[in-house]
Amino acid sequence: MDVDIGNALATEASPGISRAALERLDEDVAQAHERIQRGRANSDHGYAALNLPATAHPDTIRAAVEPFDDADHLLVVGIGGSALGAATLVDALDGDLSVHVLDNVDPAHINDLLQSVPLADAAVNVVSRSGTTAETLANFLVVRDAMDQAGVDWTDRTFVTTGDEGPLRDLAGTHDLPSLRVPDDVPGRFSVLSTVGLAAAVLDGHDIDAILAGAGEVADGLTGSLFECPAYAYGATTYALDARGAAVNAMMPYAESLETYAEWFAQLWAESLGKDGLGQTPVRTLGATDQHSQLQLYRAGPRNTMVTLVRPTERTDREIPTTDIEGLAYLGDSSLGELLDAEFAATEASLAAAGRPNVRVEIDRVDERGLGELLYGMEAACVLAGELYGVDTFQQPAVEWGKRAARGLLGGGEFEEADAVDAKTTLRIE
Ligand SMILES: O=P(O)(O)OC[C@H]1O[C@H](O)[C@H](O)[C@@H](O)[C@@H]1O
Repeated sequence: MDVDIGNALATEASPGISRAALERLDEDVAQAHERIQRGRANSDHGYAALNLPATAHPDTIRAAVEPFDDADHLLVVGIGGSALGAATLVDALDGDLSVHVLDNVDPAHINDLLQSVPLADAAVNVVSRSGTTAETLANFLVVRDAMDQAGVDWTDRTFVTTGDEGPLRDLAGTHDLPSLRVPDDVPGRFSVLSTVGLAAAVLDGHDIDAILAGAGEVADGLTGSLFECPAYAYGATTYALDARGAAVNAMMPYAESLETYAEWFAQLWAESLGKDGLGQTPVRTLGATDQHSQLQLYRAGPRNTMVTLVRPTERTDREIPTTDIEGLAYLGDSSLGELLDAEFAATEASLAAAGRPNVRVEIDRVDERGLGELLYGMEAACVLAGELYGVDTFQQPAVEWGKRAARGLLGGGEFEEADAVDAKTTLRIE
């Protein structure tokens, strides 16, 4: 993964960071790196995620999913960090299966899905670190019931990825389901390179060793200087831009297959850094499509946004047929890939021309190795940014509040947070 921060410099953009400020920030990066390395050495909560390239057990994952290699469909039942990693990998890579990620409890969507998937040909991976997340368990109960009704033995088609304890672990024990362990001290949003994200990738036919090798290369390249380490360059630059007013980070991959990656990044960035009144708002966007819907704002709206432009330097291509239609002949001399790359360069230049900060992130290809680099690189960037902000990167107390309130509303226990729902101020206009 390479990162180019030239268009984030104060000479090019406002907000921007001066070279002198970058040099000063690099001293903080060095100290943050030491804390990160210490956390990794002790496998401390959260920091342990940065060790996954070496500590994930690909053979264990392969063995656990082997009984399901006859499946044509995979239902991943999870939410947040227990869904987005798997979704990112299977959406980015050309796979063998139809993978459906059930990460919402919209009944209309679930009804449609369960009617369209031949459940006898499906494997089900229920994923929850805590084993208690209401949406995940509710969806699982619905899927299990649908399988019963379709005459499919759900216990033959289901495997579980969860922690050592909790309702899901108990369920796996009771029904003797194959199970994978969520590694200790790896928060959901940092779990893509573990059992949580990789099981779906194996079933979908992907080389998880290559994913881990790509991640490992970035891990080996973490040094105490942002000038030597692309992941830290990204984390430090985004932090510095935010401190100077870029409160929004528009993540804009120029590859359709990376659309879900932007969603994964949004959770990583928002849940990790959004605390104590700090953090940078991630926006999911897609090149070239959103040039024609959002770019106007990023180039001419408030100076509160940086754009992260991501692209593979090599991609599958397709020629544009030649045409004699007047005014369109120039298209026939090129390809869709050339057009997309031209759009990328044009957007980057147009933002720079308007003095709007942007950062370029490149991987060689959207393949297993490239994804490993990108995902690990962004995790390392996020951990570094968390150190620079001084927030507790690996907790999400604000999310837990809502979970308790919802549970209380459904009668799942006494939670004072549920009372706040009744206390809502109303000013209804009808
Ligand atoms: O894996 P689970 O315990 O089911 O948690 C799933 C998700 O739930 C929460 O809402 C957290 O904010 C997320 O960080 C987590 O990834």
